[in-house]
Amino acid sequence: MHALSRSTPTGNLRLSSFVRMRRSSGPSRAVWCVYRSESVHFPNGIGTSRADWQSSCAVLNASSKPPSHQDQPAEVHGGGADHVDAVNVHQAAIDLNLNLVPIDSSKSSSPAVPQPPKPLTITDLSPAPMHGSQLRVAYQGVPGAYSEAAAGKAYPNCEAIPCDQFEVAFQAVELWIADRAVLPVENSLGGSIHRNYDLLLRHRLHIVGEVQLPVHHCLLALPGTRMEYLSRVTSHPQALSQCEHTLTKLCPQAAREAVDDTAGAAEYIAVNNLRDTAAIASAKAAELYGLQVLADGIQDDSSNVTRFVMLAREPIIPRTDRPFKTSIVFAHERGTSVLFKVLSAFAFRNISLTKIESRPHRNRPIRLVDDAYEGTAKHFEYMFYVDFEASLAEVRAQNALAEVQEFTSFLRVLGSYPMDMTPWSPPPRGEPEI
Ligand SMILES: O=C(O)C(=O)Cc1ccccc1
Repeated sequence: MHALSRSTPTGNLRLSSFVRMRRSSGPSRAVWCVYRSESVHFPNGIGTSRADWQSSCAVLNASSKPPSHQDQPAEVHGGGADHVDAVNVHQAAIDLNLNLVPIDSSKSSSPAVPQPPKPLTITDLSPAPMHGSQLRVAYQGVPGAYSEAAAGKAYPNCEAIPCDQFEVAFQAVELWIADRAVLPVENSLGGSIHRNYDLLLRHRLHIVGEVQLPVHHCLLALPGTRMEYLSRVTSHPQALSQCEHTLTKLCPQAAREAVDDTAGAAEYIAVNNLRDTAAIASAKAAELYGLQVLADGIQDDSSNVTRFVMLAREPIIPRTDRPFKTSIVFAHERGTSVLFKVLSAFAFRNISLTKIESRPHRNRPIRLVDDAYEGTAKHFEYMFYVDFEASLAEVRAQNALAEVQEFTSFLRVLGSYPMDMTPWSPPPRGEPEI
């Protein structure tokens, strides 16, 4: 499939669909970079097996260029002496059919004849200069989505790039079309957004930050629509789940319909002039798409918070000058009390865990163990995601991971990044948060 940019009915340009990447040269030889920083010193005994960690280092190509300061991620500016010795450079040309790049028709040989989209070359995919100009941040949804608000909280004054699927947001960063992606991973009422956990493992981006966004849902409909006439309520599955009880009270007769994003649901009602349908979305979406607010603050609990992570092509250098969180993913071979051992590696070092999530191990979903007398045990295999409150720059975190590595068959650091410590209080009902 090819990526096609398309204008939504309201004229918004959004990244859609997938892109097919065909490397024109052989796979680049990747070796793991090594942090050359005093603060990130791995204790003895694991230096040789550092690559086993599938670590949070950037993958580098043997012929990669030394980084200029401009290549440093925005999150580490002012980061002091620490620096990454290598950068993530795609040497292979990408055969990509993205018609996102404006074609300069003045240069085309015969302007009257439409030119086929010019395939992007590596030189077209120049990274956004970090200094002084807007950071390009990909998010899933259309303008008015909570992910757009999260992107603005994470990177004020950024250029938010709407993508119609989470996967496209990942690809936008990998293809240098965007500099960052901001994606929801969990909600205080609806739980984990599993799709993004699976995508974090499938892609090689790094978590470089998090934002916690109080989410204030509104029930939106065309002006003049009455609650009792509603036959359908549509929104992102997370939004439907966060408003389940309130919806049952407000419009028990309406069927629930899950779509890709909240603001997209609002846009759909406006564009198709649907008088029997309401959307759960933000007050900003109401303004953007000309809908009325039938009900305000309809989440089942006022402290409805969604946690988003910020993704980049390179990791940031972990520091100890502010509260940090580290996210890892691991799998383990069969063994007794492996999970207990893994978790105790943190507990015995007084490291708090803030999240444990398990997801099917797609490469090995089930392991069968035959017993001549008892039959066949069928063990579901999982990948385990853990967030813990410590920086990878701390020796206790490095020692904990070194111990975890002994019990696991796969271990990857997804990122070590500043915790979102911004003060907030749930908005009083009736005052939209966004
Ligand atoms: O659909 C949106 O607006 C999103 O950004 C995803 C989402 C949905 C519900 C709560 C938080 C984020």
